[in-house]
Amino acid sequence: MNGKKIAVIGSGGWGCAVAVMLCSNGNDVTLWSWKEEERSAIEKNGENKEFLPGVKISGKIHLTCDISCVCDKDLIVLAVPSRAVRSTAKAMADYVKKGTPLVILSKGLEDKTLKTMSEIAEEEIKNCIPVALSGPSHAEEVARKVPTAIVAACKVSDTAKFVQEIFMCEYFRVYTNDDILGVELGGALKNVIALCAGITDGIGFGDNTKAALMTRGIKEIARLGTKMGANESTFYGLAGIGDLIVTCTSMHSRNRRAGILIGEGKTLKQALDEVHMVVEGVYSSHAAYELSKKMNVEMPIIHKAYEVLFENLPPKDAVISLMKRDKKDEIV
Ligand SMILES: NC(=O)C1=CN([C@@H]2O[C@H](COP(=O)(O)OP(=O)(O)OC[C@H]3O[C@@H](n4cnc5c(N)ncnc54)[C@H](O)[C@@H]3O)[C@@H](O)[C@H]2O)C=CC1
Ligand SMILES: O=C(CO)COP(=O)(O)O
Repeated sequence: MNGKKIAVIGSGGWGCAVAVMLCSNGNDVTLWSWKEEERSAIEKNGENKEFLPGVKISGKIHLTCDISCVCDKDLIVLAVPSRAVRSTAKAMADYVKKGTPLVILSKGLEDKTLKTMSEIAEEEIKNCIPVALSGPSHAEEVARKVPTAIVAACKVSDTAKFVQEIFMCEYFRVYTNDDILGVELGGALKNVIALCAGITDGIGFGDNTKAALMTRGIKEIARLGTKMGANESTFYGLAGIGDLIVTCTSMHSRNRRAGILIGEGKTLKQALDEVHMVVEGVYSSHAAYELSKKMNVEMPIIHKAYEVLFENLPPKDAVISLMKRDKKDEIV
């Protein structure tokens, strides 16, 4: 399916990569930037040199900073950092046509409310149908047309299928899923585990440590998710273990790269400044820590991540204290 009018809201790395793909799939794409400097730099350079250098933004893509651009679209894609989702959704709310699919690319949880991105969107934009598009998909690789598979999750199955039709192409395979809560929790929480994986790499621990973190990490995520009502199988799919694998192992991952710097001894601020792009796991670790307490779910890795990031626990001590926890049965 092509020839649709689509607004991509957010012109960072992922917004740009998705806008380019949707345009080359034959759609009429408008790309919205938060700041005029970002819009004009993209216009001048034909690329976003700051967030996705080397990827040509086609001249067919309309560039704007006017949020009312969403008003006549068949589909809206939201690609701002999670901390900007509420303000951006609020700003566009009056312009969204009733029943418009809103594809959410942002991966995170709201700090104070502990809400998912689709819950925020539903609160702020009464008329939209939220779809979470999530899975192992680094912008740098999608922009190079590297074969990628991902999940479109929506409570309305026809809308998930519509999104699948629009995004699918020979290098981008989309599966549908009705478990939007599980897909969003998987996407937000794997970032915290990826930070931890980076930390163990930065300390100089090995592949054994990382494999253990990934395996026990997805277990923690699934334990919380199922208690909140998500399907366990979602966490063993693309938006769960799939995204966890890519984020814990890829040098494209900003979360992993920030973790490596922290494991090497840098402060959180130094790590965030050096990575420069959005490192969602930092914010999600706080929300995940609060959620685990609220839901009374044991999440030892998430707790240690929080203590390292916000309570100055030395990274090596965090790993050792995880190793020295009480003896357990694996299945529990
Ligand atoms: N980059 C990737 O490969 C992927 C990113 N994502 C998710 O997509 C979301 C966006 O990430 P990226 O595009 O990578 O970001 P980025 O780090 O490449 O760029 C940040 C973007 O956010 C904008 N921004 C900053 N503050 C803002 C505000 N208050 N309001 C609106 N916009 C603001 C900046 O102008 C810039 O366009 C994140 O939640 C991320 O987890 C998901 C999958 C892949
Ligand atoms: O979610 C992502 C890939 O699927 C992006 O991960 P990072 O934010 O760690 O780069």
